Amino acid sequence: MSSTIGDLGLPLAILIGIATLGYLASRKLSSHDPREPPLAPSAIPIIGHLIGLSRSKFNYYSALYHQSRSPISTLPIPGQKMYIVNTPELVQAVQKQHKILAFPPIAVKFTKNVCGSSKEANEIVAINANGDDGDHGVSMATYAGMHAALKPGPDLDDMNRDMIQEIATLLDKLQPKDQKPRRISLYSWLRASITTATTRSVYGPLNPYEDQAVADAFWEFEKGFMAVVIGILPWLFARRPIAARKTVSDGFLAYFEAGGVHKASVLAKNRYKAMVDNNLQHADISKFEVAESIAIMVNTAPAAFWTLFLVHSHPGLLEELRVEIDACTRTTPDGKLKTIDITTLKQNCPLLLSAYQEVLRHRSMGTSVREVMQDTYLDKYLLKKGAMLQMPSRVIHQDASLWGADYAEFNPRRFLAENKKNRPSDVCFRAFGGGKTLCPGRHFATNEVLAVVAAFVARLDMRPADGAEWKLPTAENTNVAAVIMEPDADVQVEITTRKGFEGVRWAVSLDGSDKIFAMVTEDGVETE
Ligand code: HEM
Repeated sequence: MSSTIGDLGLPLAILIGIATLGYLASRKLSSHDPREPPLAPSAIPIIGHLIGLSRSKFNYYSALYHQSRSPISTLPIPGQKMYIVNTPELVQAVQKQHKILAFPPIAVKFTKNVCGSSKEANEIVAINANGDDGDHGVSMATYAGMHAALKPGPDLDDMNRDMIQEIATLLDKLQPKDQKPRRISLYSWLRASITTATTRSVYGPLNPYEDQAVADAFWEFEKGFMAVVIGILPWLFARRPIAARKTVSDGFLAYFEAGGVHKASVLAKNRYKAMVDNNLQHADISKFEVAESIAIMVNTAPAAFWTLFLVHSHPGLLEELRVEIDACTRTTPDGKLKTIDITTLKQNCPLLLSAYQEVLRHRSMGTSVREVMQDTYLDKYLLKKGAMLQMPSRVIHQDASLWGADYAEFNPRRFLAENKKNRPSDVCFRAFGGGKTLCPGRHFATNEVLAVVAAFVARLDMRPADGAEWKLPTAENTNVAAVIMEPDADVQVEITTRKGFEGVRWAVSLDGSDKIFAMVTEDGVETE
């Protein structure tokens, strides 16, 4: 889960009032040491950055960096000192010090607000959260269990195969039976489909998200996530998302009580074992699982949405991708059954892979956060204990000095092998984070997006409804827990069976997950 306090969803006046009180109480602002990173410029004292963050949201950090060009800045928010890291070199340096510049202590701090778990459970979760005292404790055990289950190999293959069968079935249901165009809301369809495919593959036959009320409640919780995280007057500002969270955790409680997890993926089993082994009860495990659903679902649906949208709206791209995808589709001798194999796609469709990676660069806004556990130096800058450190991926992804003059454009060819000399080193691609908190679900997510996009493109023609033009939706209201922007409004489209492919049946397969699409430097060495 990515966290940032950059996207303020509550009424600004209340936040400013409370934050100012926090400032007066702590006086942390007065203690800027000249050895610390330089203060970020602000025209309005004390609350200027809060206002900036509230107005410009995830673009605020890029705007600040364009002004200061400082590799790291101090952002004095009332009551909380923050350092903003702006360059890939310093991000690498942060990642090397993962015990001193640590993520788990922040996760622990937000557990109560995010999950609504009991005091006893929160105390258990806090034990050795940062691993300073060895490998024991819930935090260490769930981390190890999730990474083991999601690395390329037989456990991931099982999940992938279940997921792609669901995708194939959902596309069968979507495809119009006759030549009449069918109208759908593209993002809603993708979000519902990814919810079904992902949760069936993770939670097995007793998947709590089979209950539509639980699935709807999860997205209601996600919509109000910021108010839940901030936790100010939750009975007033977070009533709906908290009620929705309870619907989802009740679904999980029934699931765990019925033994559903014993028929689930290794990912779900490993998480459950880590929690039970550490004496957590079903009532709290259910609450923690709601937060986990954010990591496994929230980014894949928008990634698939922007990929499909940009593939169709970028001139000529759809036609080029169809040539690639068709060339690696197997057809039976009678021509009636076509099979798309995801492993074959990953080896033979360079433009599809490049376009997907470019979507992630172009549409990501996630911010990795760390807590400074003790006074330390990052390069020549002093970082003070207790401060929060943020690494906004968008600053790096939108830096012209790294990506060139077309940094703000969607360029589907940017990540082709032949363009390597025109782009910065792989560490500048931050959509999956990096270092210790590098997304362990990246292989699963990539297979899911490629499966849905390739099968959709191969089977269906799509155009904007009512003769409209493709128009990129804004994404101002993206949830703070997201890494990939979420469209503010859905896009209405009309779909028909692809011309020339009437009467064809389709299947999707996956040969094995050992052939990965390596997008991050860590994948160069980390294939086990
Ligand atoms: C396109 C889709 C996805 C994107 C862009 C994405 C991105 C990220 C990022 C940037 C982080 C690191 C956050 C940080 O450093 O603060 C992360 C963490 C994580 N992701 Fe993903 N993710 C995606 C899909 C998935 C999926 C499908 C799963 C699981 C099946 C998953 C599981 C996780 C987990 C468990 C973590 C926490 C890792 C930790 O704390 O060490 N992600 N993700």
